[in-house]
Amino acid sequence: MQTFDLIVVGTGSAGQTVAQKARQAGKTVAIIDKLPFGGTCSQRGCDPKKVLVGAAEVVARATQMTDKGITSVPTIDWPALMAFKKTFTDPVPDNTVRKFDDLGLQSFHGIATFTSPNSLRVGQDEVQAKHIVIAAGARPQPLGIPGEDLLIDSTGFLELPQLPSEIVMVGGGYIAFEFAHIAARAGANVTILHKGMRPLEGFDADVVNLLVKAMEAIGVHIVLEANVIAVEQKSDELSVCYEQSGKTETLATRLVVHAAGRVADVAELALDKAGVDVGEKGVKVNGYLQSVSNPAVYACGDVADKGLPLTPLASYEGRIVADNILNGNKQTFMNDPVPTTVFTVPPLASIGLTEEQASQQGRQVNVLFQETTDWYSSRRTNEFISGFKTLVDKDTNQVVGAHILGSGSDELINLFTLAIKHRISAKALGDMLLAYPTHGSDLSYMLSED
Ligand SMILES: Cc1cc2nc3c(=O)[nH]c(=O)nc-3n(C[C@H](O)[C@H](O)[C@H](O)COP(=O)(O)OP(=O)(O)OC[C@H]3O[C@@H](n4cnc5c(N)ncnc54)[C@H](O)[C@@H]3O)c2cc1C
Ligand SMILES: NC(=O)c1ccc[n+]([C@@H]2O[C@H](COP(=O)([O-])OP(=O)(O)OC[C@H]3O[C@@H](n4cnc5c(N)ncnc54)[C@H](O)[C@@H]3O)[C@@H](O)[C@H]2O)c1
Repeated sequence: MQTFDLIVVGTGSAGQTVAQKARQAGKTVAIIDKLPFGGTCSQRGCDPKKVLVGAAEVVARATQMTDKGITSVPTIDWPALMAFKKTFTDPVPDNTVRKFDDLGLQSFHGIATFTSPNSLRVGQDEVQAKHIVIAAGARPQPLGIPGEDLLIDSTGFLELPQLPSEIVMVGGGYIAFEFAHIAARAGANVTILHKGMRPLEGFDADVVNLLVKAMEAIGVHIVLEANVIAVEQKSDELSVCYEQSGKTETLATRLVVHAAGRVADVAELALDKAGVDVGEKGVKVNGYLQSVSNPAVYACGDVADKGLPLTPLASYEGRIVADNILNGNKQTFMNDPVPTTVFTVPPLASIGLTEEQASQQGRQVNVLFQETTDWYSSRRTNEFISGFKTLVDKDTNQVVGAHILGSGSDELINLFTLAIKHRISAKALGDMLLAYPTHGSDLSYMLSED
């Protein structure tokens, strides 16, 4: 049995943050991962996805500008794009190991399984520590349907050697929209089968409707209230079975992608051996991100039942856990609004309350919802669908929600984040002198004058 001050399970944004901070404070630290070191965001999530989005943007821009000075639309060479993507992802594991070695972290490669409240087994190794941090991330939620093994998940999509001509996305959230957009721009016929009444449920409904129009305009077929119940192999095609309005429908396709949500990756951890409680949304933690049932254990990132499963939160939660382990429980998780973007063209960016949430909370807000297709910033690139909705508190004049569909919204949302975080009033925000013509210079027109 090897003994450390701290053991971290997971080498993603959350786990690396904790391990690095603890090691820099002089603690002996072991870090474990069952997959190549580096976690989801850099190898199987945000970063490789955004490389593919970059190519889709080139096609989108050129398509929009056809007959407006652009004479030919480039096409995506999928294998070459994948080769470019690999230049980002392939070096990650070695670079991560080198970083761990330089820091003096002891790394273990294999599946970590608890053997007691403060010990784990990894392959042949037994390790124990005063504190254990679970930063094990998330995995696609099991669908429990016949033919489940015929679906590929997001990792499989990001590694496709060739792009099939027809693709079905099961689910209508972030992954479905981002991947459908990339695939459509690369020439595939894509259908999104979503079981809910509206897609991207966490986002503002009116602005999502605009994005749906933009997706349909590029040929993405979006089917709502379609609950996928089975997938079957039929010679060289796949048949997707779904229920809609009490009827069973089928759809023939070449590839089916799991985009139906992710759950905490706790299956192999044997949390019962450690007395760590886990619920539907992950490891149950208190405000210090400490297990509610085993004080030796903390959890952060996608695996923890706190906050949204997004990269900036994984790192933020990692910093809280490191601080609490090193200095005693003082830092608590602050449920502040977090900006998020669906990386389509145009992108959908959002922070804070939707109109629905504001109304549920009984907030008195000025709501401004507008399509901006005729604004200069959309017209100059011939962007045919764009718009926004902002919510400003009537009493405090603070922005409480911003939802933007349009080029540059993924950056513009950060200005709104700054204003919300530092309580800059809508009036002061609108009065700021920002470089022109930029997407930022549209900001003052996005705030109600009431
Ligand atoms: C396709 C995709 C696109 C995304 N795009 C974005 C985006 O654009 N922006 C954004 O903010 N977020 C995005 N996300 C979400 C983001 O990737 C995650 O929120 C973030 O990576 C979570 O980091 P983490 O450290 O909690 O977990 P991870 O990075 O998943 O790390 C957990 C690690 O734990 C390991 N592990 C699990 N169980 C064990 C075990 N028993 N033993 C040993 N090791 C184990 C796993 O192998 C994994 O490497 C995306 C996610 C996906 C899937
Ligand atoms: N840009 C980003 O920040 C980004 C991008 C990708 C993923 N992510 C993260 O990854 C997580 C997972 O993404 P996701 O898109 O898989 O999940 P999601 O939760 O965003 O959406 C999944 C949707 O699939 C639907 N669904 C579930 N089962 C279904 C079925 N059998 N048939 C039809 N529809 C079904 C659900 O109703 C749900 O709305 C996200 O919550 C997000 O945190 C973030």
